[in-house]
Amino acid sequence: APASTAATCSDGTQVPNEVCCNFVPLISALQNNLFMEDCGEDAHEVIRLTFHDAIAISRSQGPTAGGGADGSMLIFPTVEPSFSANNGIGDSVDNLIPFLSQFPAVSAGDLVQFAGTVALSNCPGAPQLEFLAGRPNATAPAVDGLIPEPQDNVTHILERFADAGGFSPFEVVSLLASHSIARADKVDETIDAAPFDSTPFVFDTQVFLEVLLKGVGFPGTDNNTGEVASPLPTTVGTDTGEMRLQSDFALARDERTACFWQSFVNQEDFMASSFKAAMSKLAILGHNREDLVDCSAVVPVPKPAVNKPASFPAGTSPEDLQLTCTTEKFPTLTIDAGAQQTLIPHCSDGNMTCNTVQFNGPAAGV
Ligand code: HEM
Ligand SMILES: [Ca+2]
Ligand SMILES: [Ca+2]
Ligand SMILES: [Mn+2]
Repeated sequence: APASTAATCSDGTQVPNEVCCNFVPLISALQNNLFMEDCGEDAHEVIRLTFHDAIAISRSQGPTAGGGADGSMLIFPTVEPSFSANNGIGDSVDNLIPFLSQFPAVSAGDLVQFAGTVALSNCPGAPQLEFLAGRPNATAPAVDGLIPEPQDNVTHILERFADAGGFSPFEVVSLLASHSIARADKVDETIDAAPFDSTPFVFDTQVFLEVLLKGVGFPGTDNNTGEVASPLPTTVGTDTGEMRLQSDFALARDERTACFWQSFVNQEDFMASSFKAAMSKLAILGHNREDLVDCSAVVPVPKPAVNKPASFPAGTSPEDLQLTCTTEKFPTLTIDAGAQQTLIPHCSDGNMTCNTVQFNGPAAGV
């Protein structure tokens, strides 16, 4: 790493290296112009981008296949965003590109991963992620075929994560805590922002519980590629019902991953710390830790957890559980009041239309 020159940034943050201070004004720029301090659509999309930028690297195919967390999406915005597995990623690419010229000292790879840490800090219950700075800019886009897809089987998914960065099955499941703050726009093109759990604005363990429940229907059209029935499909207006990815369904039930999946239910601290550890690996794929500077001190402290225990959504019960992990006891949880599904709000403030941002850019419509 560069010679250590401890410094105090303009806002008083003490950092091990003065390069970390470049990220301090970036926080308010991102919060005021893009995220609006919300764990909403724009935050979610950037968190997905941290994954899609980083995972595009391959031990078996070698360095020409992709550079991992190198900002290749932003530097070649018409190449990778056009791959079908990246459908929808262009929104976050176009939203981050303006910050590259505003912050010329920040590389594209650093921008993607740092913006992800800021986005995540808006989600109650999320961990304060590690952030290491100093990723060189991408020199080429990644090849197609490196992004996991919801129709992939568990063997394929586990092999892809192992080939990208030596991730274990436990780490793969840990990373899927991200689907607690996630919604799909492209799996079913007829509906907008179909959430993967009933609390898409809170980083909690509901996704690990709800994916284990028996599916009863689809929020929009049936049986899209990579989609299976969900337990909470009811949609009214812009309040889109829950969508279930086939990959989440399969990972929750496969003998290699089911016990890891189940172990996160109602274990918020364990889930958050496991996610943080796996994200530390994901965020530096393609780089050596020793070549980077630890700027974790500038990562915003996340909004505090809601501290609501996991619970069965109204209309569901323990009888709906589809458990395949036989070595762990399932926790006893309460059932939310009501005979029928409660609608999942479209915006974090409960409104029908949300305060989101979309900058125009080269990745739109590729
Ligand atoms: C087995 C691996 C994975 C598969 C197959 C997968 C698949 C998907 C799909 C199909 C969507 C919906 C995209 C759309 O239609 O708009 C999605 C959304 C999302 N994914 Fe994943 N994903 C995986 C792992 C991850 C990981 C490791 C992360 C982050 C660390 C992540 C973060 C997200 C986020 C935040 C969204 C929501 C984006 C939004 O709300 O706009 N995913 N994922
Ligand atoms: Ca990349
Ligand atoms: Ca959630
Ligand atoms: Mn989205």
